[in-house]
Amino acid sequence: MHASHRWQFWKSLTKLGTLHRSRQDSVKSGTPIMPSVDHIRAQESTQDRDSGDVSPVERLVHWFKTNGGELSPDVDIAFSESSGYHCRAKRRLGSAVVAKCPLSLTLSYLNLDHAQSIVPHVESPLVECVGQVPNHVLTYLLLVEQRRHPNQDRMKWYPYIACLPEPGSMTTPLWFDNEDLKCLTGTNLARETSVKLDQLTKEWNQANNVLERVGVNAETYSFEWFRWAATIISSRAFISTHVIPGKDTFPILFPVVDILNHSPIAKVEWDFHPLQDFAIRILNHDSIRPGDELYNNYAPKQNDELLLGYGFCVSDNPVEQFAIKMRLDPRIEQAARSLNMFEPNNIPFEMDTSFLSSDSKEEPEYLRPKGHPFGRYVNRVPFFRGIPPSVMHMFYIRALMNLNVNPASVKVDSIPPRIVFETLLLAHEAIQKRSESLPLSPEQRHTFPNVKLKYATIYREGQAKIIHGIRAELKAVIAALRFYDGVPQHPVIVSTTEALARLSAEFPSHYSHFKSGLEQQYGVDLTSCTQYSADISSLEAGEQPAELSVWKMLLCLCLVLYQKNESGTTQAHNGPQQVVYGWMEYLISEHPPPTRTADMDAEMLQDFILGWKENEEMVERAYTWADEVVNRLAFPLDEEVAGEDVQRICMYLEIGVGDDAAGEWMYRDAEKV
Ligand SMILES: C[S@@+](CC[C@H](N)C(=O)[O-])C[C@H]1O[C@@H](n2cnc3c(N)ncnc32)[C@H](O)[C@@H]1O
Repeated sequence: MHASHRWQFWKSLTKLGTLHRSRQDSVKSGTPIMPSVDHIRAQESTQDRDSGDVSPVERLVHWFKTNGGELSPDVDIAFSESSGYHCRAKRRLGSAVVAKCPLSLTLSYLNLDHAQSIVPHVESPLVECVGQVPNHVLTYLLLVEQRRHPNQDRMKWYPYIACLPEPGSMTTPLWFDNEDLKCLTGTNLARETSVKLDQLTKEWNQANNVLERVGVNAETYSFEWFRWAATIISSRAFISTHVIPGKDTFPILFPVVDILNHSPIAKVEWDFHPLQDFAIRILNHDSIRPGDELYNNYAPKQNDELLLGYGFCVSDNPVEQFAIKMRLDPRIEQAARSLNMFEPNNIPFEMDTSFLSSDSKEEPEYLRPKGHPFGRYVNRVPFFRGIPPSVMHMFYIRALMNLNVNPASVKVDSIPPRIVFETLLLAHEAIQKRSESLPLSPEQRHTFPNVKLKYATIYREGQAKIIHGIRAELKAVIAALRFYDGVPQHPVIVSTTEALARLSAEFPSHYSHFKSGLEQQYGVDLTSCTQYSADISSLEAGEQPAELSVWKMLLCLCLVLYQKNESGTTQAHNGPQQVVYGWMEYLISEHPPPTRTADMDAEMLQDFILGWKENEEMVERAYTWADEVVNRLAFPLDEEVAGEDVQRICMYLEIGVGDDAAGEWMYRDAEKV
C-alpha cells in the first residue's frame, strides 16, 4: 500500500483504548474466568519450558501460526507493565513483514452472518441479532460472548481473547472515576467523554431489548463488559474497507497484527490483500537492532483521540492541536450573509476561503501552535495564523459590527488598522476566556496516583500549552502597542494616564484645570502617575469604571482644543509635537462629530474644561462626540499597576490620518511588532 493510501486508512481507523497495565479482573460478577495479569505475567516470566506448560502468549502464537497466520521468526511478543504486550526484534529482521493475519482468523460481526461466505461462521445465539442491532454493537456482543462463555477455552478465539486487556486495566476516559474526570475539567474531552458514555449506554439499552426479544440471556452482557468490548474495539480494531471491499465499513479485529504499540514516527506499511489477509510491514526494517521494540503507526493522532480511543497519550505530541467551537449568533450570521460577508471576495486577510463551502458546523476546527507539522493557516496578518479562517472571519464580522462599519465600505485587500485591531481584541478576549478554564501548571509532575491521571495530565497540559501559546501570541501584539512613556510616533494603546501626560506636555494650563477636576470629582491625585493609575482603575462612576468617564471628559477637552486650533483661536503649547491634535484628527476620521448634542452633566464639564462658559455649545457637542467615541472604541485591558492586577480602560490611537506606516504593526511577526 502506498503512503497516501496508508494515511487515508489510518485517518479513518476507528478509535481505540488501552492495554493490560495490570490485568486484575475488576468485574464484580464472580470469579474471573480469564487469568489475572499477575497470573499471566507469572506465566510469561517463570515458565518452565520443559514442563509442557504453555504461556498465554505462546498459546496465542501457536494458535495463530497453525491457523494460517505468519509471525516473523525474528521477533518476539513480550509483555511489560508499561507497554503491555508488544513486539521486539530478537535479531536483525530478515524481512519487512512482521505479522500477517488471514481473514479466516479475524473477529467481527460478520462471523455471525451465516448468509455470507467471506469469513468462517460461528455458532451462537447472537446469530439471531444480525440486522437487529448495528454491526459494531453486534461485534461488542460477540466479543463479550467469547470472553464470558462458561466453556471459553473451547471458543474459536480463546487464545486471542486470553491475551486481551481486562476491564481493570482500561485507561480510556470511559473508565475514569470522578477523581480522574476532574483532571479533564476545562478540556474538550470532558464533554466528549460524557457524550461517548451516553451513546454507549444507549447502544447497550437497545442491544438489551433485542437480546430479550430473541431470547438470549442478557445477564452475560452487563454494561461493564459491553464497555470493555467497546474499548477493545476502539483500541485495536481496523476498518474493513480495504480487506473486505464493497461492503459497508465495520470494525474488524486482526489477532497478533494488533499487538504492536504506537509510535508517531514509526515507518510502516499496511498491506491489505482484499478477501485474503492483512500484513504489517516495517519500512526501515534494515535499521532495526536486536532488542528494539517494533512499532506500528496509528497515524498522526492528537492526544484527545489517543486518550479517548486508546487510553494513552504522547508527551509533546507533534500533531497536537486545540479544538475550538465558536459560532456567530444565528441572527448576526444571517445579517452578515445578507451583507455578502460570506462571499469569497469579502473574506479578509487573504485567508483560504474553502471554509465557505464546507459544512463548518460539522468539521472540528483547531488552533495550531507555531511550528505545527501541518503548517499554520494562510493569513496576511502573522499573529492570526494559529486561528482557523472561519473563526477569524467570525471575529472580523463582529469587529465590523462593533465599529459600526458597513462591510461594503471596506476593501478586503487593505483593511484599516483599526478594524484589524478590533478583530485582534475580539480574538484575544475569546481565547483568553477559553484559556481560563485550562490554567497552565506551574510545574511539571513526574509521579501520578494512576496511569489514567498520568495520561490525562499529559493531554491536559498539551492542550493548555497550545491555547495559552495562542493567547500569548495575540497578547504580545497588544503589549507591543501599549505605550507608556515619551512622544508616540506611531499607533499606540494608551490609558488616561498616558493621554493626560500628553495633555500636560502640550496644554499645561488645561491639564492643571483637568487635574483639579479629577481631585474634586473622584478624589484622585495626578501628581504621581502610578498612584493615579492605581486609584482610577479601582473607582467606579455609576455602574461603570470611572476611567471611562475620565476618557469622555478628556476627549471632549481635546476636541475643543483641536477645533479651536482649526479655527485659529488656540495653539498647542509645545508647537510641533501636537500629538493631541494628531489623535483628534484620527478619531474624527473614525467617528465624525455629531451635529446635535445629547444630555450631559454640565456642572461636571465645568470642573474639567477650562473656559467652558465661553464655549458652552462647542463643549457640549464635543462631549456628545466623546461619549460616543468612548462607548464605541474604548476597551478594557488587564495589567499590573504597583504590583496589583487592575483593569485599565484604553484607546487605540493613531497620529493623524493618511499615515501609510500606521498599519505596519499588522504585518510584523508578534515578537517584532
Ligand atoms: C493495538 S493495542 C497494542 C497492543 C497492546 N500493547 C496489548 O497489550 O495488547 C493498543 C493499545 O496498546 C497500548 N499502547 C499502544 N501504544 C502505546 C504507547 N505508545 N504508549 C502507551 N501505551 C500504548 C494502549 O493501551 C493501546 O490501547
